[in-house]
Amino acid sequence: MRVQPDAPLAPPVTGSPAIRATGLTKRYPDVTAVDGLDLSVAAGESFGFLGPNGAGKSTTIAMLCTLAVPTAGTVEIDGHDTRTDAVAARRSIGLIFQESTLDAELTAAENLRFHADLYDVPAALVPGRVDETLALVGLSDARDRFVRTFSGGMRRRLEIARALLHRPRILFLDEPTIGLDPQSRAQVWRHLHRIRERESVTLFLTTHYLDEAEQCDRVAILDAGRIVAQGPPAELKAVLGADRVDLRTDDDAAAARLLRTRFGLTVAETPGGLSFTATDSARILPRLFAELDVPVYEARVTPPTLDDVFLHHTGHRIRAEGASEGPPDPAGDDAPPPVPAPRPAPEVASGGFRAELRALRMVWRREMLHFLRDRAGTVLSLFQPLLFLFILGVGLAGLMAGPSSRSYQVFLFSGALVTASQAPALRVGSALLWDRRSGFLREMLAGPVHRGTLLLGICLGGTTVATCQAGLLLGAGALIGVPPDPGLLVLLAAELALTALAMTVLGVVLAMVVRPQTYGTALTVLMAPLMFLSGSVFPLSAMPGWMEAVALVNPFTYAVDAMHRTMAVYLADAPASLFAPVAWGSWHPPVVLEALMLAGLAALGLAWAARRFSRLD
Ligand SMILES: Nc1ncnc2c1ncn2[C@@H]1O[C@H](COP(=O)(O)OP(=O)(O)OP(=O)(O)O)[C@@H](O)[C@H]1O
Repeated sequence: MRVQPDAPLAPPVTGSPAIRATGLTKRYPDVTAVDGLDLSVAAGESFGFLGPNGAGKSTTIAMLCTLAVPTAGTVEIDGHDTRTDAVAARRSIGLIFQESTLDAELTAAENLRFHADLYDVPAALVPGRVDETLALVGLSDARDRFVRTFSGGMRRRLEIARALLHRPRILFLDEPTIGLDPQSRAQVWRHLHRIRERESVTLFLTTHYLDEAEQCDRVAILDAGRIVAQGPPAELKAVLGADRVDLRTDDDAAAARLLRTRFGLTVAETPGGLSFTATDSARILPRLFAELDVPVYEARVTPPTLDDVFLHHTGHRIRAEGASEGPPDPAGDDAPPPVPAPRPAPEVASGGFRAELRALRMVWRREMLHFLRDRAGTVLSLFQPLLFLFILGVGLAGLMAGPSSRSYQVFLFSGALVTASQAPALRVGSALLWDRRSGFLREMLAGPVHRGTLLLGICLGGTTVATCQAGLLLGAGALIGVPPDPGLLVLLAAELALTALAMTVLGVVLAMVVRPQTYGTALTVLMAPLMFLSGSVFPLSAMPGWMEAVALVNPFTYAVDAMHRTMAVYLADAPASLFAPVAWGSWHPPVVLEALMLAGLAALGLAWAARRFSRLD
């Protein structure tokens, strides 16, 4: 497979290390998770961050990747200060989180294409990149399967493929093999080794598996937020001194005598054979095999482990339950296909306004994909406005003095449209909470685009979905006497879109302030008065004075009023008792002003939500 070069991008600052952290600190109210950490990782190095649960590994990686704001200290990625140039820093980074951050409702290839758009990989290169990275992790056959059908190991491999898609200079892996069985762990590591062979990528990984840390060029051992030792694993262990050598021989007593007299070793005779320590076991063992006159059946050298180093520095052990020792098995059942020829050095994407626009379109498209695939949700969401229109319309019409039940149903049509857009628009807020919980939001937040762009894409996606869904109801208007005039339908659709935007933003704002479990209840409590006091069920003129005053500060009153007034123009006999326009004293605010008010409110809500969004950890 031939690899085409990308457009060149933001280069690293000359001579700077791939990662540099100085005095990095993160304090939470109850704990200092990271405490004044200094580290420097050279380009092309593999650096392991080893520590027990709660040592501060994930918090450190989150700060290095710009996903958490340090309480103190600085981080430079490829020479870019993450406080002042987070977007450029993110462009150099590929990230594999501890928890899965894939969109389970998209296919493997769709997840990769989403990522390619987010990182502005040149469009012409995307199909090749998708094929190539899927092949690299042995997932070519699963490219069109939904990720929800993937095993844990497959998800991990897909995340590795995704993290490499934009050719990052630095790959961060937060516990890349946690929760995987030994075979999947071995597979993941085999892929990581291949990647290192092929690309001059810097690896920074956190782990509490000793064997994984052993495979790094350098290791930092972390305990309670502080680095207690740092260096190549062999050097860290060397400071502890000797290896332990265990021997099984034909005649242990004779062998022990010879070892003492000829080699000057202090030998212990154990039930399993002989045991001694040696600082230079690599030199002694060949001599011992050649010169010991007693046949040796078995010789085992146990070098000091990083766990011993940890014990030496902290007084306690790191070893986690379930952590396997020894290097991960390099063999596996489903070995990936042969690796393509080596590629040029990694490149990065160009960024700028075009990249922001592309990311916005991609987020919007994801909302549309989810909508198009959720046919049951689309059909179910139409029930509520239909019930509103026909049951409420027929039931309440009899109580209305004066206007016919037909006129009342036409009056209710605006409310039905707003109700139809309500469920899909507000679903965006819960989808955002769901993305946060499922981890996918982190994939978006780590991308090299402004977070406001992402939020705008999400809101525009929700608006489009809500308008399309409520638009399905527009056709039903003719059944109850709404004139099927194309001009009217276009105007109603435009007003509907604006209302859907305001509603979507409302859902997003709510999602920023309430906990996920409260969102549904908060919506129900909020939407009931907003709908009943909007003039959609009964006109404002039928309300007592205080209620009308409340309705006048409800933004959806103006959405409904704009639609009523638009319809009234096209109706030959719109009863004034139902279709009387909203009045501020004796003045009727024009429809254009009503539309501008809705748009302004949506813009304000969006700006506020974007601010909150940009501070999300
Ligand atoms: N958002 C947060 N709010 C409060 N405390 C936090 C938060 N995130 C992490 N902590 C605390 O900071 C400390 C370090 O957590 P961190 O997740 O970085 O450790 P870790 O080394 O990655 O652990 P593990 O191996 O279990 O993932 C822990 O005491 C944790 O409870």
